[in-house]
Amino acid sequence: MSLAAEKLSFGYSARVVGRDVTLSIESGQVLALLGPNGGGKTTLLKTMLGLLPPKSGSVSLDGTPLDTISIGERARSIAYVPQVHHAAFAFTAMQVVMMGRTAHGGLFARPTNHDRDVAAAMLERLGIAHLADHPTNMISGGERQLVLIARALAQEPRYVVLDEPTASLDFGNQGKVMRQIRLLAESGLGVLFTTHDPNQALRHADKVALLRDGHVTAMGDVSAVLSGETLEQLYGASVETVTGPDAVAFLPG
Ligand SMILES: Nc1ncnc2c1ncn2[C@@H]1O[C@H](COP(=O)(O)OP(=O)(O)OP(=O)(O)O)[C@@H](O)[C@H]1O
Repeated sequence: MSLAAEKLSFGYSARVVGRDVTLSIESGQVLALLGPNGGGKTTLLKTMLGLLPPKSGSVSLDGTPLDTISIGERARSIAYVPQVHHAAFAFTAMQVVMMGRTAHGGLFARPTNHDRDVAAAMLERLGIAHLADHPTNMISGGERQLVLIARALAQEPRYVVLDEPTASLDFGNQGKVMRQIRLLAESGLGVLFTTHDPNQALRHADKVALLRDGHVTAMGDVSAVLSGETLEQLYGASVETVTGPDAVAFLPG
């Protein structure tokens, strides 16, 4: 079971951003997508989610072309946590998480007790149950990020795509989110996340894809792909590799 891109070219109306990308998000696995600013990560994600049409090539969901699957079915199958989110309206955290349940009922259907229980459980799971009644335009950016992840989980999808999920989180919450990502894969979901921290990929992902200038330059098991040398090539900058008795870490040189 996978959400897969095959020879995908992607971009915007007047501009091709990436070409010939083949990769897949497999059920039960975490795939990390690493690459320099502007390399095309967000554009690739949006194309794999069906938010942007492919320039050429294809995206498939469990073997079926994505463009033949209804929007409702896509919404039940794939959850997306976007990179930056400004809360324009004063929805409470609970109301935002409940929006994740709309994929399971009609747009105007009344939420069921089960929907409320799932939403409450996801707030609890991310340690933000105390924010349930807070308007999301009056909480911190990091707290809002956790609310959006809870909304994605409330969707009960089979695949979760997260664009820089830890970008605005403190050190403790980064660990919490990365542990949740691991647990999602262990419960059978396929997960893709983008990050600027190769150590997160090393520690929490099974596979990693390196994207530079719209091309995948390497992809495979994290231990096989991630090295000081590949990261130096990827970012065009020096990288220091720190080796301990049980672990390796990369530092910007
Ligand atoms: N709406 C848009 N229309 C045209 N070009 C865009 C649009 N959004 C982004 N781009 C361009 O597409 C290229 C890829 O951008 P993208 O956001 O996919 O990169 P990224 O790898 O996610 O970057 P970052 O790590 O900085 O978030 C960039 O050159 C960017 O300027």
